Amino acid sequence: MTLPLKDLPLAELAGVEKQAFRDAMAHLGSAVNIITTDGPAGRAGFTASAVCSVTDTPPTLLVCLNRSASVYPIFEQNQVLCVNTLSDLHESLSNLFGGKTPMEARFSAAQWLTMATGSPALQGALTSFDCRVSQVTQVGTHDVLFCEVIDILRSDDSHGLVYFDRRYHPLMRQKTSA
Ligand SMILES: NC(=O)C1=CN([C@@H]2O[C@H](COP(=O)(O)OP(=O)(O)OC[C@H]3O[C@@H](n4cnc5c(N)ncnc54)[C@H](O)[C@@H]3O)[C@@H](O)[C@H]2O)C=CC1
Ligand SMILES: Cc1cc2nc3c(=O)[nH]c(=O)nc-3n(C[C@H](O)[C@H](O)[C@H](O)COP(=O)(O)O)c2cc1C
Repeated sequence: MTLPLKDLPLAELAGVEKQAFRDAMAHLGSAVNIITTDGPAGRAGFTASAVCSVTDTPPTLLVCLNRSASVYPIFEQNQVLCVNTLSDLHESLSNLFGGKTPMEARFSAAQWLTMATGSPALQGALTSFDCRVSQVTQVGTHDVLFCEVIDILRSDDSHGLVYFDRRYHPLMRQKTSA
């Protein structure tokens, strides 16, 4: 007898291997962001594709941060961050912030402004969302940071950058006809 899916014990449903999950996730194109912070614990930043809009009332994003990342204790203490969405010109910067590069080398490769929370905003980013962390939930290896947006900087001319199939792809704006 075959049981309907809803009646199967959880152990039999939890059959997806980590590598199969990652291979499937590589098929989801996503924006690329550098998440920065500054405060009592110091300055830090990392590359993140796990960023999502949650609600516009109050304006809230979520950011997923692996607790094993070197930057984790710094974000945990500062409780503020800036989500800098990258343009097509930022591929090498994304790699710097996504690797094992020392923090000073990451930041010295670009120009930064200071937002109201004290978090660095990347000059030339498509968008910078200045945020206070309003809530944190732990799921598996990651913390899900819910981030209330308190200020925004936008550049309406730059092209986008998409991470898809483990590579970066430029995303061109359509020219509006006159
Ligand atoms: N959410 C995350 O923590 C992500 C971490 N990464 C890390 O960046 C490096 C390069 O990544 P790829 O070249 O794309 O190769 P990959 O094969 O490690 O990852 C493929 C896809 O799986 C997902 N993924 C990877 N690691 C994950 C994790 N620990 N938790 C949840 N989802 C994860 C992402 O969507 C990623 O694009 C790897 O070390 C990877 O772990 C990359 C993307 C997202
Ligand atoms: C394209 C890309 C996307 C990434 N997305 C995330 C993410 O959403 N969350 C996360 O915790 N790490 C993500 N990472 C990995 C972090 O950027 C990396 O662990 C971080 O730079 C810390 O590295 P460190 O421990 O060497 O300092 C991503 C890496 C790349 C290259």
